[in-house]
Amino acid sequence: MEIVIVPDAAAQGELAAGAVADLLDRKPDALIGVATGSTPLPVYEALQRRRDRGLSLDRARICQLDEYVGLPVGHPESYREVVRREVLDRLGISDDRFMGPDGSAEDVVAACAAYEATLKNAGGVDFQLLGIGTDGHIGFNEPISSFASRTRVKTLTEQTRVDNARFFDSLDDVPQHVLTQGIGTIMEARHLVLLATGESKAEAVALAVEGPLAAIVPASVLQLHPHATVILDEAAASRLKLADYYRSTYRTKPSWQGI
Ligand SMILES: N[C@@H]1[C@@H](O)[C@H](O)[C@@H](COP(=O)(O)O)O[C@@H]1O
Repeated sequence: MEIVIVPDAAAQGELAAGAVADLLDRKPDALIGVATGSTPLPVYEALQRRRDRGLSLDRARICQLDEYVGLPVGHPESYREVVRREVLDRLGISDDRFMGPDGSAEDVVAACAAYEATLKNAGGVDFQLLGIGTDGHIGFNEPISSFASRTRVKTLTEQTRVDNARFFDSLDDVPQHVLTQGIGTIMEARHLVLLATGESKAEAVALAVEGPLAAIVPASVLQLHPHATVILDEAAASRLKLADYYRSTYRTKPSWQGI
């Protein structure tokens, strides 16, 4: 795992967007897994700026990490709509190059299996952006999710519902159930890039990066991934014991290596 500590969210966005741009250079039809929430927005903004300067996303494909169950089709806070707004529209990517699980399906179990098959048929995810919940979740894999899990239905913790209530009119409007790529599914992506900003994420980050591998902290599974990058601002990195080591490692890294 590589830990990169940057001054702020804008720098975080630039670094992650640069990695996506390098990937698209090598593989123009790369499948890029995007995350929702506030943290990854600077990445999409930075990609938009790169596109304005000539980055081609003409063949790039986008896939979704997770989704609420039961929101009506077209609900502005369904993750499908969030991704449409924040990623597809912004980057000029058409619907035929987008894949996501159907949280409004009558048979959500079948929708999960269908999404697993879609990702497999697409050749797997090349680059997966991740945020982290204050309880250490990735996607919507809440604490004690199996590290072997596949896309399935999960129940949100109260803490996650409270954290996400800001996107809804009230806490009661936040769905109890979600669909999420499983931890096993996420771990098959070729490069995982987890972003965290702010003091509210510092504890979850410290547990995930420097704590024991444990299902109670789902993000700790990144310790097992052969290519995982964690990009933090100073506040999110504030509880890391080895922060100075991570800083000097990154500072002295050959520039050709990228993240
Ligand atoms: N399912 C999403 C996660 O994928 C995201 O990482 C998390 C953190 O969101 P934020 O970046 O807004 O803190 O929110 C939601 O729970």
